[in-house]
Amino acid sequence: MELPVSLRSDPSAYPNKATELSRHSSLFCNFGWATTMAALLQSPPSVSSRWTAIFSPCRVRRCEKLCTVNARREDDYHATLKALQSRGRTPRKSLGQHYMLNHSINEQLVKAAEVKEGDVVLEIGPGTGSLTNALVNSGAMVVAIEKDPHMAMHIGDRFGDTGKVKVLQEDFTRCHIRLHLSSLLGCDGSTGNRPNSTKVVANIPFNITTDVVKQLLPMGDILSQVVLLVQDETALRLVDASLGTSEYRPINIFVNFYSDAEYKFKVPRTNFFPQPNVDGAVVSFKLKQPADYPEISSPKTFFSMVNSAFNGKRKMLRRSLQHFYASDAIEEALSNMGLPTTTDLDLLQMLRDKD
Ligand SMILES: C[S@@+](CC[C@H](N)C(=O)[O-])C[C@H]1O[C@@H](n2cnc3c(N)ncnc32)[C@H](O)[C@@H]1O
Repeated sequence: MELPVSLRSDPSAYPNKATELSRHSSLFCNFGWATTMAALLQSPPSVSSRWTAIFSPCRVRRCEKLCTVNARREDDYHATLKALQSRGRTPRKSLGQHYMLNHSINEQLVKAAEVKEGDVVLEIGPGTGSLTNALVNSGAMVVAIEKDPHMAMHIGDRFGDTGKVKVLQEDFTRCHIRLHLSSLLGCDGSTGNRPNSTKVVANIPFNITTDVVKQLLPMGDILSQVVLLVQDETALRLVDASLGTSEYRPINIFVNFYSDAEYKFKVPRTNFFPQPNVDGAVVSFKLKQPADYPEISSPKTFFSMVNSAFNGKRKMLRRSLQHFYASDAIEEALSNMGLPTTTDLDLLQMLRDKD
């Protein structure tokens, strides 16, 4: 498929607000471009020596009690219960604590992210550490962010002596993840040379999925891939929704703008303890680097515009977008695109479907 003109042209070729707006609008109504924009990933610098310093034992948060759980043991039902009992814990619904009982699913998560020796992996919500264990076994250095202080301490105890896991006891939705990662990696993304070996692999609480996706996907300057176990229905909504259907939402434009997303496999609810009321699924997002994002003047303005247009789906775009541009600029933009001034989002979708 050929890229839309808006993605091929030099930005300096857009002389005024109306053409700039046409560019936004055509980006907005094009959905096929996302899959055609294969991000050219740059060769990773060798990270191993940097990580030796970061993960040296003195940087790992130590807990008073020494490791009581064997890091190599499989995390089945009994091991999970034992780990929880050793901390006097029962799973908390408010923390989305549905622990993975099937080690082969953890291994498939690691495989989906193509984790290799020396990769740095951010894990959100390590819990009892079953996925952490699979990541460590694959040779990764793990930065684990856990909100529950008891489970954070458990991870510190379980993996402290490996020197391969750094635990941060924090709420992911409130922590400044970009700052954490940039300081750990010793980069700020400004060089454009992200290490392709920095990834996110996590079985997250289903209720923070949108927060996680919104925070991580724009981090293509630091991260190469994000692999998440989320609710099956959410996975399908994020990855499979197509334009012209009621499932197509601003989040789909967001996902396609920043990544190439793929639904990997379904995870039946029977694999979790306690069993949730829904099935899970694994989704992979290959992050685009900033240089590969569609050309727009400001992502913030672009996504505000997208949200406004979706909020007034049956309103004429001229009305929905009046907070961003003057009516005549919007009309000119629509006419530049060969569309009537009465166009609304449904009409754009219909036209797109006809193409
Ligand atoms: C679905 S469980 C997964 C546990 C483990 N990774 C596994 O696969 O068994 C989610 C984990 O995320 C933790 N958690 C919940 N909310 C969190 C948040 N906002 N930030 C970080 N961790 C969180 C929970 O305490 C729990 O350990």
